[in-house]
Amino acid sequence: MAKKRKKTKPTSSKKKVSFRFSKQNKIILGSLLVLLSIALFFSFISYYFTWQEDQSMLSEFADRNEQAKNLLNKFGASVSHFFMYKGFGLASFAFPFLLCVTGLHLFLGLGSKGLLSKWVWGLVFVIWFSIALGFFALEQPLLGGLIGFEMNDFLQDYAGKIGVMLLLVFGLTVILVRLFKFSPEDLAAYFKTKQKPLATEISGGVVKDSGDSIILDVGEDTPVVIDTYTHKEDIPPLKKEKEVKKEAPKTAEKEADKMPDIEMKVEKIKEEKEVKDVLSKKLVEDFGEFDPTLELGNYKFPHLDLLDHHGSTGGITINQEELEGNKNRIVETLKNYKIGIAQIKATIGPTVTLYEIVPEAGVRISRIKNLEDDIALSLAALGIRIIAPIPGKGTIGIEVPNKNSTIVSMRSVIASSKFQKAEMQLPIAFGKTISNETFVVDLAKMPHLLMAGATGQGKSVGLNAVLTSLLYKKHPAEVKFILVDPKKVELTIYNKIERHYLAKLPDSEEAIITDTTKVVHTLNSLCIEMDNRYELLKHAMVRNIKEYNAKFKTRKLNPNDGHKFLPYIVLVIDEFADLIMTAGKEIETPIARLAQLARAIGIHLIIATQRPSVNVITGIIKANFPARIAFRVTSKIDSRTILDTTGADQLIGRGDMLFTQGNDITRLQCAFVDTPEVAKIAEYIGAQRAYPEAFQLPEYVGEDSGTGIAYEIEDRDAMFREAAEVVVIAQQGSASLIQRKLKLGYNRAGRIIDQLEAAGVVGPFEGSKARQVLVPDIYALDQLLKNETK
Ligand SMILES: Nc1ncnc2c1ncn2[C@@H]1O[C@H](COP(=O)(O)OP(=O)(O)OP(=O)(O)O)[C@@H](O)[C@H]1O
Repeated sequence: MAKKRKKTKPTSSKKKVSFRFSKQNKIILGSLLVLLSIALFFSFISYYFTWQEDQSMLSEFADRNEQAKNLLNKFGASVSHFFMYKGFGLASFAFPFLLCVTGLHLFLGLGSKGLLSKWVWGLVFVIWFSIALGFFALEQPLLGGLIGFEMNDFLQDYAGKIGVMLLLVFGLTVILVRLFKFSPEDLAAYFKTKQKPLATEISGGVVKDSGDSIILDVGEDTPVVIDTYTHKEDIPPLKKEKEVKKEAPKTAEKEADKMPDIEMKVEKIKEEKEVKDVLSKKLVEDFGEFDPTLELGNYKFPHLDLLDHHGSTGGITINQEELEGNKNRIVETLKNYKIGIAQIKATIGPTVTLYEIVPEAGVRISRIKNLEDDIALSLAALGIRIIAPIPGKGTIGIEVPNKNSTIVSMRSVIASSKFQKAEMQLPIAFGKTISNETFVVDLAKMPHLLMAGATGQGKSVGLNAVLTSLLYKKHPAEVKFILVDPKKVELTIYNKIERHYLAKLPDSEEAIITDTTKVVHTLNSLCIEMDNRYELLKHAMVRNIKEYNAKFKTRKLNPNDGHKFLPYIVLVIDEFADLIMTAGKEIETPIARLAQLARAIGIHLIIATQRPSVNVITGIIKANFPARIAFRVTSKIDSRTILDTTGADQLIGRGDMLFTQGNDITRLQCAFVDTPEVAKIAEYIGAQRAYPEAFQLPEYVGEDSGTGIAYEIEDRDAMFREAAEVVVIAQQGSASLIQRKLKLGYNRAGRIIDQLEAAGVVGPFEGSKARQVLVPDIYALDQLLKNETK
């Protein structure tokens, strides 16, 4: 095999060798051919004038004393003699033409496509033309050339004159059809167009009378003269120039008079888009932008006095002695390990003071980091955290807890201008940073939050801080909460704001969810709400809730198409570990789905847990909760589970927390809001006029409660028949229609819709759209129900 291959190799390489022009060669050859064609052209032309004089010279080609009269001298005379006299006569002009075309192809790199056919058809034309000229001008040898003459002679001997003529006609047809792509239709069209302009030119021309002849002025330069004597009888009497001009409009009027007097209405074409825009603009002009808060127009936001100062009115009191003492101890400890300090700076926060160190040149940062425990020992303090280096600062930070920490009151953060002026969708004032700045973040950007910490470290207070922030900033129309509280005691205070701020399942009594199965239903219902919202966003052609609501406010979305103002939904789950223990996957799956997809449609999750173990905060949950808060935890492992790094184990508790939104970690003192304060706020809101009911989440029929499809006929609602008729007449399968028309409750209407689906009257649930009605009219409904009972 190997041998065989070796043998075949050389032949294959030989095959590959082909004669190809390089680009430069093509240009050279191309220009040569073009110049040659020019030379031929001029010698041919010249030949017609000089051929007789140059005749004698042809035999003396080598004699340099003999000169030819041809423009290209002996070359021109000889070549022309060859082509014109001995060859094809006048038809030889095709050769310089073909050469020129070929040269240009090569020169301009146009490729050789079509060249061959040009040459073939060119030669056919040359032969035909020389025969034709030979036939008609037998006496003129230079017209047909020797070949033309001889061919004629030959053909006429066999076919006679008529035969040759017919042959020539056939040849002409072939050339016209193939070479000039001529067709009989072209010919007919050509004659038609020739006739028309002539007629219109004459009819539209201006007529002048100049004595003996009439001049039709058909154009600027070409007046046509018609002899008045010879054609007088045929031509109708023509009017003089001025008269014709004056009369022209009159005749037009007369013609218009003859037409029947019918008015024509021109329908205006309306562009849908413009109408929409115009409509929305008009609506905005007439009614102003849609105001979602209008229904509770008199709603008053809770005032600041509902919140306590918690003794923090005077700000942070600095204990100078403590500061100096800490500084000296840090410097000394580092000195003991031969680490020099170039500079030290202190920033005093509410619970911790940050000492920023700039070490002397050449000190390894890792050495300071390793001394964490030694510094803690020398300072005799809990919760020392070393940040080496502080990101973006180039210094090393040592956080030392203050002996007397200051409580950060919720009142102070709510009152801060940073929070008041925050232009965020869901602003949350968590507390204060180490440099005593109010820390405000947007929950909508997080977009979900995981809170973890050991018991008694401030989680519940943290959750209350989040909810209080939103209550102080958002109108009931703009945000709704779903509160899940398995402990049953932490969030019950919010019951009072049920009809203002809470969302719940249609059939549930309590707005605060404490039961695990209810949690599963609520989460699945929230998934349906998410899908519905995505459907609405798709129809509105927007990408997120912000754009959707903005579009809805400017009245560009029609409420009759199912569009409505969408409030943000914040789902708060306390004691998440407890839920995972009892319901596991049933909880985790919808949570993961919501966490992955709900950000764009304004559903945000806040999950709090005591036990930050990996079976509670699973990989899938962690991946979708980039924003995390860690209160104090007992072990480094727990800290790693929450934050992916240590640090939370060194916090001092009581609202001391670490916040991360992806990369850097910020130490914060959580704002403190006590239960009585929250109760006061809830009472204040609850005492105001509210919506008729809590925000309704979509109904979710769990697998355990059956799908509703298997309804027995005898189990049907008493109003089933009426409802079916309502739905069929309106051709709209919606529970709210039945609710309105038959004055039923939502739940009963929902059940009837399910029964109608089971009976085949309406189609399956289709998200935000009304169900399809499968029965066209009452007669068909009668038939359907009759057949059922048979
Ligand atoms: N930000 C804070 N500032 C001052 N003290 C705080 C702060 N947060 C919490 N505390 C104190 O810690 C106590 C326990 O807080 P909290 O009830 O929030 O803990 P928890 O983490 O929710 O505990 P559990 O998991 O047992 O419910 C509070 O009663 C309060 O005294």
